[in-house]
Amino acid sequence: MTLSDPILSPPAAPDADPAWIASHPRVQRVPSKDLTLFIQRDFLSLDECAQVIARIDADRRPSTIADANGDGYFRTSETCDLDHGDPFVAAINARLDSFAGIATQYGEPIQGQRYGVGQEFKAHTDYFEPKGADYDRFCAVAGNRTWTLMVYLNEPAAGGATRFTKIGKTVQPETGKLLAWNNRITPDRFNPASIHHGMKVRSGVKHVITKWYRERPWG
Ligand SMILES: O=C(O)CCC(=O)C(=O)O
Ligand SMILES: [Fe+2]
Repeated sequence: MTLSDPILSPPAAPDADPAWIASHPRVQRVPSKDLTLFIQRDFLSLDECAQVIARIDADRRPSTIADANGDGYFRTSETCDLDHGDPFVAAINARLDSFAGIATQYGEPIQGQRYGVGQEFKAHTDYFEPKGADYDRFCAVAGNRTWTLMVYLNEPAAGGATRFTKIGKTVQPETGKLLAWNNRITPDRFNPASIHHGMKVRSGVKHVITKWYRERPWG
């Protein structure tokens, strides 16, 4: 960047523009014709990750899933809703919004997840099945989930990768690394190729944050 470069202000649109995301420094697009998936290392610093982990560990509860499928071991992690009244959390939220170029009101509050040894989130999509039993309960107001942003806050000693099963891509947890993907193909078609599996942690502990955007304002 030079002094004559224009300072771009982030878009604040209802949906992300992949060209905006691709324009960020150090962003890599995963080659796939079926899924728009980006990776950026060091989105958060080591110190920021440690501060988020402390907040997750102070306030976690067993994770749940929508459209319960009878498998009590489908998602065995713990979850925490981060407090957006906390200026540190609000600042990270604003950085996620600018990365995506999506207006703040379309975002759900950031969630934290913690996986101990043996814990996982089996293969799922982040969007809700439009014909699923729980669709209205989760989507009546804000609509379905559009984009997912996720940041690894640490590196478990073994296991804990995120595997995109349909496109055959496995992403290894690295402290501060961000993933961003589009859960839709077009505004009215969700993308089954976004299916992914938060694989079992084999040794150590894994923390991530997840940020989901909706079709309509969340609040
Ligand atoms: O932990 C992971 O690797 C994936 C998490 C995830 O898919 C989710 O929280 O929806
Ligand atoms: Fe997910």
